[in-house]
Amino acid sequence: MKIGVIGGGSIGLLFGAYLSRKNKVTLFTRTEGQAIDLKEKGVSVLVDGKPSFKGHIEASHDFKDLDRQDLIIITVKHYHLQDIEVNLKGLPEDIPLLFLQNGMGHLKFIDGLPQKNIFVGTVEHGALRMAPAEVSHNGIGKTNVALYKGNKKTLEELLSIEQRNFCFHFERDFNTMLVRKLLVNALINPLTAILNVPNGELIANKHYYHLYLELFNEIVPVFPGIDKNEMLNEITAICKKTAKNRSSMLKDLDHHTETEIDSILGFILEKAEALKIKLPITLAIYQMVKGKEEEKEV
Ligand SMILES: NC(=O)C1=CN([C@@H]2O[C@H](COP(=O)(O)OP(=O)(O)OC[C@H]3O[C@@H](n4cnc5c(N)ncnc54)[C@H](OP(=O)(O)O)[C@@H]3O)[C@@H](O)[C@H]2O)C=CC1
Ligand SMILES: CC(C)(CO)C(=O)C(=O)O
Repeated sequence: MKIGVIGGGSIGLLFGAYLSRKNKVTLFTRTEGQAIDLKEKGVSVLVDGKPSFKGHIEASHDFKDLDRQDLIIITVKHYHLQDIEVNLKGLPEDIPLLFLQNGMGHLKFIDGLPQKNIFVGTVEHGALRMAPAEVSHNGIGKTNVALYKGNKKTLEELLSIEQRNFCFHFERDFNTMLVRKLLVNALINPLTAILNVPNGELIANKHYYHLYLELFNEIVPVFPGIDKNEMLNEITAICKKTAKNRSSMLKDLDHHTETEIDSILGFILEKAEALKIKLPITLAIYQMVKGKEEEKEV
């Protein structure tokens, strides 16, 4: 199978490397330099800090041959989707697309695309780009995939790929799948980013835990289909399991990079407004993260 991966960041490199073991992968990068590096060296994957394997891939920065892929996986952040819109809109309508962004802000973008078969996914792996052609697989999880529109059959080959440390799980309902991940990120990411603490502190510090519960109780009515207790237990278990980790939003602020707040709390605030639900705590936390971005001149 010919798989195109757009974006040579942490997730793009991770997916490119693993999928290249059984498929012909081309990574579409923003810069020419990274494409040259990848073509020369392949992608080196580290697991537990040690070299694990090398993925041999093609790479291109001018998006040549994007229309020759059997599947395209999009791994740029939601705020960079506009930059590749013209490339996606120019593709044949029957090429299946798989979007792996956190949050739910990307759904509006997807609705504007002509492709007939579109999938969305949530990634439970932890990955970090160490160099243009090197990625560290820090947390081994799975990738959940659901059909957003079209025919599930177009992704069956990808779903059948089983590899140690890298597997796919098909979810029947894209909305529930994305909302559950959204709630995890809505609780952990903004609070850890503002408070400048690792994930576990949200549970360990009784004052932060109080704030965490207040935020959860305010947001959860926006998603009536979600089992409240089960969801809270799931998020709390993730805080404990990743207690020492700094969330991706906190890392973004550390690195003076734009955060995904608009696709996470911004999306929830928009949805609440449409339902005429007021979310004062969520709005305050959203503004604080936006303020941090401004302070850090991201
Ligand atoms: N990393 C992780 O462990 C996890 C990430 N996710 C989600 O996956 C998504 C991607 O995350 P991640 O990989 O960490 O982010 P990164 O910032 O590491 O990667 C995004 C990549 O997109 C590239 N890009 C931006 N614009 C373009 C463009 N016009 N053409 C081609 N490439 C472009 C960037 O290129 P350049 O480097 O040149 O700027 C960058 O390499 C996010 O939504 C994130 O929340 C979900 C779960 C875990
Ligand atoms: C699950 C969590 C919160 C782990 O840190 C994450 O996905 C992130 O940091 O974006």
